[in-house]
Amino acid sequence: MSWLLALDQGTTSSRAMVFDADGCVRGAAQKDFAQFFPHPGWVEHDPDEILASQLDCTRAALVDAGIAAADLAALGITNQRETTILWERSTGRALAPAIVWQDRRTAAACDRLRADGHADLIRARTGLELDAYFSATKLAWLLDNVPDARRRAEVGELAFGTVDSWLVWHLSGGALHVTDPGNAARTMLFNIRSGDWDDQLLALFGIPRALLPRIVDSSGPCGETHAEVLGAAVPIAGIAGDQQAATFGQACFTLGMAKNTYGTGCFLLMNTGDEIVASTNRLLTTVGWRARGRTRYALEGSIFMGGAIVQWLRDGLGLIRHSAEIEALAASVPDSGGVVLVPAFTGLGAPYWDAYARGALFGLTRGTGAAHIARAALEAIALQTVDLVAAMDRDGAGPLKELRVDGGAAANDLLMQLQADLLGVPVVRPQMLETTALGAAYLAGLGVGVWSCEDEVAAHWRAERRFEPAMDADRREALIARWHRAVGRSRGWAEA
Ligand SMILES: Nc1ncnc2c1ncn2[C@@H]1O[C@H](COP(=O)(O)OP(=O)(O)O)[C@@H](O)[C@H]1O
Ligand SMILES: O=P(O)(O)OC[C@H](O)CO
Repeated sequence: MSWLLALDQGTTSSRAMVFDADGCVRGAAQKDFAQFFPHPGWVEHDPDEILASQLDCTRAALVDAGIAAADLAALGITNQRETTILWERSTGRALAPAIVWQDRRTAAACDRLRADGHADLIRARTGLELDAYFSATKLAWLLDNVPDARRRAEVGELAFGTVDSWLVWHLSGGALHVTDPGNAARTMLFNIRSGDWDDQLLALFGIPRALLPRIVDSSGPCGETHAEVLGAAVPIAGIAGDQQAATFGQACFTLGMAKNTYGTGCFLLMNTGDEIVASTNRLLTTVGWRARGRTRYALEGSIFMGGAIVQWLRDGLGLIRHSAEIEALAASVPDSGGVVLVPAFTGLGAPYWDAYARGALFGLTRGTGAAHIARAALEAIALQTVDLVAAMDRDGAGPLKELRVDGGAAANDLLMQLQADLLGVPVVRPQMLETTALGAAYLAGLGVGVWSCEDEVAAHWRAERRFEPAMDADRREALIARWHRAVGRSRGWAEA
């Protein structure tokens, strides 16, 4: 029997899953970890806690599967992307908290770069919008604010990595400092055309090359774990950012196939094959994965607040006790009663890229109740996704035939029906919702020959439920127009 282990290091929890050669889960474990919000707009994680929680649940998943590390054919790593960690090579010690992808502390630095006319060069080389979301300005901030960091970086004493690099470094006992092109493509330091770090961008952001990891294929062995970490040396054969891994796990292998993951944020990726599609509608052009030296690209729409809106209703407002309760509450009313929630809590991502937009509730009346707000929250998740698909259409990447969905909030039937209704496109939910971990396992398994080709893993994919659009076009258009009016009014709110 061939066993594969996936390490899935997400924004709010670390998970690990053991898969068999049929792509079925044979063991799993999960551990939440702390979120730190030290200032408005800042979001941090403790790199040691990321590592410890990931190692704890990795060991627990092996126990759950009843196997030992020595039984594994390989492991794959998938991770929250962009989150930036700086550590000391000699000790492996992180020098500062991880700056999380949601953190907006470098919004003003991005404004300065934009005012100096660098946005077009950055978009042309990286496929990204100049925004605090990506790693480059976060890393520059660390070099400017951690004592002595810049000098030490220049003489090669320090290492930078996104979470994949941090985990591989520690899994390998400090032997490997690597990342894959998909993760590298989210740093804003990687040239998606040359497939390498870009010297002009490194100079622009003031990043010494000595800090950077080596870029390896997303699929294929790049080294192995140190025997003491998991109890045996295990080939590390898959590395991918979580959204890229979910695209792979959803078997979106052919041109035009797309998935949307409804986790903390929502991330819609469409496979554009071998082609780099430059968006003119403020989507991101990104690397999907690289296998045997061949790169697949994707168009991505990134939304910062997806399931996190539901968390806010639960933890911030106390309207529900568990995330799943939002469905019954929202279903208790036929519509939102005119309420629109714009979830710009950390600014707006694609296609608006407005770091200064802030959350807003419009249309409140004396008749507004918790259920209307709950329904408006679900509509907001779906309407943000509508904006992404519309931008993809305008980029000529569509039309979307169906949308494959996954992530925690994709379990919500009402949300999925609203999504199909508001898109006017069928939404298809697979039986296996843990597509991120599955994608990491697929990349690793293909890398060591457990599977021979993408078609073989695509054959595992099974639909659980298909949501057909049922809303009439007039109503859909009216809801979308109302949403756009509300978004317009939330923009620029926090402008300094
Ligand atoms: N039934 C549900 N309806 C709506 N949102 C949900 C539901 N269940 C979970 N969520 C939301 O999904 C998110 C968790 O999804 P998950 O894929 O685990 O996220 P991540 O990988 O970003 O940590 C949380 O924000 C949670 O509020
Ligand atoms: O941890 P998730 O699933 O919310 O994903 C985070 C993304 O990778 C951020 O770009």
